[in-house]
Amino acid sequence: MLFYVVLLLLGAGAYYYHFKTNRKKIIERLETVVQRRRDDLAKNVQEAKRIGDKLDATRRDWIAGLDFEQLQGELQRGHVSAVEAVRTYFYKGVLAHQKTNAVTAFILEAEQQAEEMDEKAKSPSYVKPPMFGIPLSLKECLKVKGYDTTRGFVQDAYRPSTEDSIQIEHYKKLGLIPFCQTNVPQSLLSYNCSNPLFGTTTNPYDSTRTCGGSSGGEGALIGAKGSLIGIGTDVGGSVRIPCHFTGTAGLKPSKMRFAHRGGGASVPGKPMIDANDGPMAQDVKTNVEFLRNVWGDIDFQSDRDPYCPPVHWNESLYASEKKLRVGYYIDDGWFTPTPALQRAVLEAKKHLEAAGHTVVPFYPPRLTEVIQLYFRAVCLDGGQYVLNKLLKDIIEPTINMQVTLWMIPTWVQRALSYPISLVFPRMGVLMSSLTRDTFELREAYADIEAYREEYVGLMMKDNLDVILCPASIMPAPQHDIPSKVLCGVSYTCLYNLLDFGAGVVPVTKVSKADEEKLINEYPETDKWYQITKKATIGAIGMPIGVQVAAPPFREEAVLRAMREIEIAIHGK
Ligand SMILES: CCCCCCCC/C=C\CCCCCCCC(=O)NCC(=O)O
Repeated sequence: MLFYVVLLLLGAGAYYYHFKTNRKKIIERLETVVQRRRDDLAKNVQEAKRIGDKLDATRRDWIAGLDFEQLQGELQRGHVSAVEAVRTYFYKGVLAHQKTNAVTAFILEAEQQAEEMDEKAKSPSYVKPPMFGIPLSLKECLKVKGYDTTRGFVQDAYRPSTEDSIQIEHYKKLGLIPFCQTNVPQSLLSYNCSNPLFGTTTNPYDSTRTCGGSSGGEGALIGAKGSLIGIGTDVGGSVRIPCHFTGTAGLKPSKMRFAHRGGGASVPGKPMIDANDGPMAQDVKTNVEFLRNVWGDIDFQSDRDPYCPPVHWNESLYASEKKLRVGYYIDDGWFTPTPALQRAVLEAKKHLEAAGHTVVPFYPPRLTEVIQLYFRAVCLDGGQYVLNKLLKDIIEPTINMQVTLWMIPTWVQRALSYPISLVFPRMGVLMSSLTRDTFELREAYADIEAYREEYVGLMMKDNLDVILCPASIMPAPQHDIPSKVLCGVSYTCLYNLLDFGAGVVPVTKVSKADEEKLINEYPETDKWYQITKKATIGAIGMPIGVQVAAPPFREEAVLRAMREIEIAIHGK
C-alpha cells in the first residue's frame, strides 16, 4: 500500500514539475511577443497621432464637436470630407487611448480609404452611402483584414485575419470607415477589461475602476468621446455592461439579426448562448440611425450568409403611436443590485409613464435555475476549451477566479457544492452548475427551451411589449472585482439565455443618498454581497444605466423605449 502511495506522490510530483517547467518556457517565449506587440502599438499610436495632427486644429476641434447626426449631415452635404472625419477621430481616439488604454490598433489604412471615398464623391453621378465617411471603432475580436483578433491571448498575436467578416464588409459598403480596434479581457469571458498582451483598459470616469467587458475598450473609447459609434459582442452582457459602466448606450440584438459568417467568438460551438454583435454609441439616437441603415439593407448580409434571415428594420414598430406595456423589476431574486441601480429603473419607469406608457411589475421566474443553465450552456465542455488555451498563454491575473474554477474537475466541484452551499448557498449553486456529461447537457438545453416558452408566455399573458430592469448589480467596480463576483451577470445573461434583444441607456449617476442607502441597507449576507458593497463605496458620480429587453425580432420596440427614456432625460 505504502509503495503505491509513494508511487502516486512521485508521479504527481513529476507531473507538477513538468507542468511548471513547461509553463515557464511558454511564458518566457510569450513575454518577448508582448514586448514586441506593445512596441508596435506605441509606434502605431504615434502614426495615428501624426495623421490626426495633419488637420488644422481649429477645423479639427469644430468637427470633433459634432455629434453623429451632425457629422453625418456635414459629410453628406460635402461640408466635411471623409479624410477630415478620419483625421479628427484619429486625434480624438489617441486622446481617449492615452486616458484609458482602450485601443489595440489604429487601422491606418482608414486614411487611404477615406481619400478614395472623397475622390469617388467628386463625380456628380456618385451617390453617397448613408453613413459616408463616419469613423467606426471595432472590438478587437471582430475580423478585419490584416489585423489580429487575439481576444487577449498572446499566442494569437501576429496572426492577422485574411478577410473582413461579412458585417465589416457591410459597414464599409454603407460608408463607415473602421479606424481602430479596441481592447478586451483575455478570453472575452469576463466583464472587466484586462489582458497580458495589451494591459488594462480603465474607466474614463475613474481609472481605478473598470470600463467593463468584454467590449470594454469600446465602452472606454466611446465614453471618453474617442469614437461616435462602435461594435461590440455580447454572450453574457459584454455590450450592455460596458455601456452601463461608462455612461454609453448600446444594443445586443437577438442572434439571427446579424450574419455570423466570418465572425469570431469567445468559445465556438455553444449553440444556445451564441455571441451577438451589437452597436455602442454615446446615445440611443446614434444606435437607432446606425441600425436603421444596417437592417434597412440587411439583404447584403442575408445574401452572403443564408443563416441570417432578411429581417428588415421595422420602422412601424419603432415609430408606432400605440403606447407600450412595460413589465419592470428592480430585483431579480438572485442578486439585489446596489441602490443607484434600483433608483435608475424607478426613474426610467416614471419617464415612460409620463410619456403615456403603462408600466407594471414583472417577476422573472427562477433566476437561480437560470444562472445554472447559463453557466452550463456557456461552459458546455466544463470550460476545457478556454482552459486549454489559457494554459498555453500568460494568464491574466484579474481572471484568476474563472481559471481556478475551470481547473477543478467537475465531479469535485459537484462533490464540494453541497457542503459549500450550507455556508454560502449561492456559491453552491455556481459549483453545481457545470455539466458532467452529455445527458445533463441535453437536459440543460431542453430546460432552456422550456424556460424561453415560459418567459414569453408570461409576457404574452400580460400583453407586455418590453421589460425594464437593472443593467447590472453595481456601478463600475475596481478591475479585479468582476472575476470575484462572476454571478453578477444575472441581469444581462438572462437575455442571452432567452436570446432577446436587449439594450442599455444611461439614466443617472450614483448620488450621495445612494451611498448612504448602500451603507445602511445593502445586504451583507454572503461574500459576494460584501464584495459588491465594498466595491460600490466611493462610486459617487459613476454612470448608471437601465436595461430594456424584448423577444427576438422586436429590437425596434426596445430602441423605442430606450429612446423615449433618453428624450425624457435630455429633452432631445
Ligand atoms: C464552479 C463553476 C465554474 C463556473 C466558471 C464560470 C467561468 C466564467 C464563465 C463565464 C463568465 C460569464 C461572464 C460573462 C461576462 C460577459 C461575457 C461576454 O458577453 N462576452 C462576449 C463574447 O464572448 O463575445
